[in-house]
Amino acid sequence: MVKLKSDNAIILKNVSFSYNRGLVLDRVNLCVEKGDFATIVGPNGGGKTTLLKLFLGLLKPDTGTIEVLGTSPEKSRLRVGYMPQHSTLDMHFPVTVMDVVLMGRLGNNFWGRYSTDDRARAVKALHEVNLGEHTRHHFSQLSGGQKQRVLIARALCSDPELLLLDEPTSNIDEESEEALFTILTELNSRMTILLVSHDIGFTSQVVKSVICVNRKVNIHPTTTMDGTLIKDIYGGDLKMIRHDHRCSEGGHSND
Ligand SMILES: Nc1ncnc2c1ncn2[C@@H]1O[C@H](COP(=O)(O)OP(=O)(O)OP(=O)(O)O)[C@@H](O)[C@H]1O
Repeated sequence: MVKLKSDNAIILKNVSFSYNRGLVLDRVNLCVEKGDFATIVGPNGGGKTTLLKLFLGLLKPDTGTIEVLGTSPEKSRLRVGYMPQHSTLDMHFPVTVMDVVLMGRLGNNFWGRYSTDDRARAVKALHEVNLGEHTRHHFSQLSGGQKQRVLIARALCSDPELLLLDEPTSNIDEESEEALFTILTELNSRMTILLVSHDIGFTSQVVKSVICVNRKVNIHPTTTMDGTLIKDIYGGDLKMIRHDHRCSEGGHSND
């Protein structure tokens, strides 16, 4: 019998994780469909970054299984683009935009030297984030929004099927955020995107699903506006998203 290819980018089955003391993620089951554009939301310390690191294979679950792009997180790593929350890059270090983006090719680069193909991919990635004119500029001279886009280009450089972004909208103004989401919406036509965000407001505009993380994990389609979900996650009233009837069937509990 022919084995059908999975339509899921990520599958977690009964995954629990703790650093040392106390569970951070508790028996998580999650399916993210290929082609989804999902935001990961939840309170501080709820486990969002931990979840991304599990997808990347940087952390291993205590129990349960994780499948990313049909295989283990370790095997899929080169097919996943990642922009970490706090870049380890010293923002004042004298590197050019091109140098930063080329770092995204390091995993593909056995000999430690960049090839013509690496450079062509870096230029293409910079064009995709509308920074094609800035290849020779110093990274430290760019605006906050431009720096975020360079870091996204670095994640795009390996031509990923799955793009994971940890708070790409932190420290950027509203205009830069809008530009960023226009770019991400375009990229979503060819890759699955998961993005950690504290800004719930934009999610109903461009995002297809919301993954709520607070020790437990629930995924919801975004449709119209309602406060219940946000109260559930944050315990307070913020800007809202509403989930459709699929959610009320499944419920949204943290028990
Ligand atoms: N390396 C680590 N060692 C020990 N505990 C950690 C480590 N990293 C995170 N934690 C703890 O695990 C919990 C979840 O952290 P995580 O960074 O995943 O949360 P988060 O939802 O991304 O938070 P934030 O919104 O503040 O970025 C927190 O209580 C945090 O203190």
